[in-house]
Amino acid sequence: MEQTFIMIKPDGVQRGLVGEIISRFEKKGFSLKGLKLITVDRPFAEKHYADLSAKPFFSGLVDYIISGPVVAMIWEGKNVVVTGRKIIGATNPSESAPGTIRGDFAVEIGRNVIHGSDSVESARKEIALWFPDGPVNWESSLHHWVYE
Ligand SMILES: Nc1ncnc2c1ncn2[C@@H]1O[C@H](COP(=O)(O)OP(=O)(O)OP(=O)(O)O)[C@@H](O)[C@H]1O
Repeated sequence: MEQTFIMIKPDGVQRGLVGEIISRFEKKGFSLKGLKLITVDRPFAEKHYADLSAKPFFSGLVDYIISGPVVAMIWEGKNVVVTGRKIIGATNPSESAPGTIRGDFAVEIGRNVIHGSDSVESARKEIALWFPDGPVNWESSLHHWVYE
């Protein structure tokens, strides 16, 4: 089954949004396969955002990500990468629809609360980076009530 990497950024942790965000993914029917609260250092954050290293906001983005603990998660489910991005909402909160996490809880692009992998390939790379020991292997007993 498809997996994605979701990270609650330092502002999401500081603002007490961890439970709310986890709840939205759980209620949708996705399964939590990895979870840790972790503060990352600059080289690690630079590696995670390596694709954006040429962007003018890169160093500010890295400062933001290392400014406090983040909640790193693996979520699993059918189409979880694309659906996870829909649950999160557009990158710029001024364009994120109400009902999405960023639409409901964020105002500025540089404080947009949460990250989600943008493709199955990025998810694979990000899960390998953040969870070198891989996901936790379990299946929800609700599986048959979510999938036909
Ligand atoms: N113009 C900008 N100014 C400041 N920060 C930005 C800007 N554009 C993007 N960012 C930050 O960089 C992150 C990564 O940008 P990207 O274009 O990959 O968007 P995304 O894929 O929606 O976000 P994420 O990778 O965090 O899920 C954004 O979530 C945001 O925090």
